Amino acid sequence: MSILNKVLGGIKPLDNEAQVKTAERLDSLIKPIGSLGKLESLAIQIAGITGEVLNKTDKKCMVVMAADNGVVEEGVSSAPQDITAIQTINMMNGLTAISVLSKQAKSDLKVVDIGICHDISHEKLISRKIRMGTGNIAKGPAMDRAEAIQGIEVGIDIVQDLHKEGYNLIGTGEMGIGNTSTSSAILIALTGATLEAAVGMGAGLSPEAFEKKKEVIGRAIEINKPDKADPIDVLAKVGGLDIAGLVGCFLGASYYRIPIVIDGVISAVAALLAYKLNPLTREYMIPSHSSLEPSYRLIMKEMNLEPNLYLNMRLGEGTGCPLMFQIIDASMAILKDMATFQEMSMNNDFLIDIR
Ligand SMILES: Cc1cc2ncn([C@H]3O[C@H](COP(=O)(O)O)[C@@H](O)[C@H]3O)c2cc1C
Ligand SMILES: O=C(O)c1cccnc1
Repeated sequence: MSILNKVLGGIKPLDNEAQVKTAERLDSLIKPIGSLGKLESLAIQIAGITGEVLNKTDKKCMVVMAADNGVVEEGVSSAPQDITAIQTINMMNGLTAISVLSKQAKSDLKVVDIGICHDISHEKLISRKIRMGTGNIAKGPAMDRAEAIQGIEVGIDIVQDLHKEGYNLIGTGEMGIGNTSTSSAILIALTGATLEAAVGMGAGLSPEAFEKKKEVIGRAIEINKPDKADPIDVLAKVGGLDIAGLVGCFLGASYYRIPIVIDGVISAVAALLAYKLNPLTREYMIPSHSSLEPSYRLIMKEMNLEPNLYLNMRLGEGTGCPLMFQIIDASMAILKDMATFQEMSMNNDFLIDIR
């Protein structure tokens, strides 16, 4: 059996008993019932993921998948393709937004070259290049089906390593000029969303270039005819290797029962593909911020998920995740360290459950 099929078939539902026990503990803490809102639902979700009431999220890792996208030759991005390689190196040198925010959140950062169209080397780089960038989706498929599966399996493999190393919280990031175009194309292919609703300005575009971007994405759908019922076909035809790697991260985290945080649109589209491959994966995902890219809200709606942070961010790289890590840490601390009514010899019968 292929690794992908093994993982898809091995994802189990959350542990209901651990969730019930966690909810009971939360209700026993010295506070009105339900009053810590999402700090409570996060604790319940993470208990369901690990099967334990009390959990540590002290070993965190951001995984950044970096790859190039052939569609940039159509002029859909404000930045030249070389920025993918340059910014990937900057990440490992601690200079980018994701480097700074990861460090601040006490998270490790692992950067994977899964398809950058330059040969780069760095002592910190995880080299898992599948090909030197994808094909231009406005002219043909991004990659073939075997490459898409290979990309997903790279993500699974990285998470397997993280699991072995004892990581207990994962965040998903990417670097790939042009990947807001591939993300929009995937979303349209999967959901039938309109170009108007699903295409945004990405890293920034002139009004003329924005019109061109919509036309190019429309052409990519028309030419490739991705099969909505087959998420891997969609990924191979109009996606990218960065997204493939992230799909693998979501599948791997669900398989190994590690909570995994979603960043902006690219990470969210990868989450959506994983969800379409196996809907149970959604239970393992934790959204972070609400990206300003318009497609973000459509993706969340499709998965019935709600972002936790509203920060007017639209960068990508994974930047929402380390911010969310800190909220998750707060949730773990509440569950572990707050006193119970019983410990305080107080009576909580007067509390009305208004959840
Ligand atoms: C300097 C720079 C740093 C970035 N860091 C993340 N992105 C973000 O922008 C890219 C997607 O936008 P588009 O589809 O418009 O090319 C991705 O690399 C994403 O991570 C960046 C973009 C730039 C220019
Ligand atoms: O929200 C994102 O993920 C995003 C937005 C613009 C450009 N790159 C990424």
